[in-house]
Amino acid sequence: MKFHKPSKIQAISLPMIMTPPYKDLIAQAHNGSGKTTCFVLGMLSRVDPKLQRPQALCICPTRELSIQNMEVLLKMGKYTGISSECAVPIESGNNDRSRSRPPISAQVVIGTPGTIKRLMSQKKLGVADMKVLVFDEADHMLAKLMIFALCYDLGDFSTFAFPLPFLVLQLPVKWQYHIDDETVLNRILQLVKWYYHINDESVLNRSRAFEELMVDALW
Ligand SMILES: Nc1ncnc2c1ncn2[C@@H]1O[C@H](COP(=O)(O)OP(=O)(O)OP(=O)(O)O)[C@@H](O)[C@H]1O
Repeated sequence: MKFHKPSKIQAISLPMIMTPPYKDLIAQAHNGSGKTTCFVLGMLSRVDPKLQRPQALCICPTRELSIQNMEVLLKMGKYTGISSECAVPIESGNNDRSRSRPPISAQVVIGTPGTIKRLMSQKKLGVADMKVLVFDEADHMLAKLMIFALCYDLGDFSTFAFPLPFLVLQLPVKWQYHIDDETVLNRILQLVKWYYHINDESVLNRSRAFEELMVDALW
């Protein structure tokens, strides 16, 4: 692929992704700076090729982004033998077909929250062997989670219910513990504030909804 040296974001984050003890990481950089390449390499490097089960999961806010990331994964993983599957809504709209499919054995799964939630509910996507979880464009997904949190405060569950709390709930216990970490929660909160240019603390503190929902969703 004619890469001669890592970009700045790659040079900083790849060693963190690939060297144990593994840590949670939030990476933010400009478009085209090499983030996708970075987390794709990270996922490929952490998969055990001998274990034919889902081990890395990348959740993207849209179908288009999932397909685009899958193309990068196929290109970078071409000679690795690592299997992958794109879990996005199918075009015919008959998504219930997934009930009759066999469980996913692909080692890397990239997809959208709703489809991943459905596959997990139907026990078609196991998370017991997951080693890496990537939220691509996490700010977009957190925005939806925040809307959910604010609606939760207003007592309106049905209109904006978003699968993210469900997904987080299903994760292996160690991840739940990580996200419950005060520092990580604060970082996420900072990211949302930065993204929405929120200077007024009361917007988020009005109900403590965001933080409470995160904690509620986890325990
Ligand atoms: N270290 C590198 N050296 C040369 N080219 C690179 C390097 N890393 C990534 N690229 C190339 O740069 C382009 C952008 O990379 P990538 O898609 O990973 O960036 P991104 O930050 O995820 O961008 P976007 O936010 O627009 O999706 C791709 O064509 C990729 O192949």
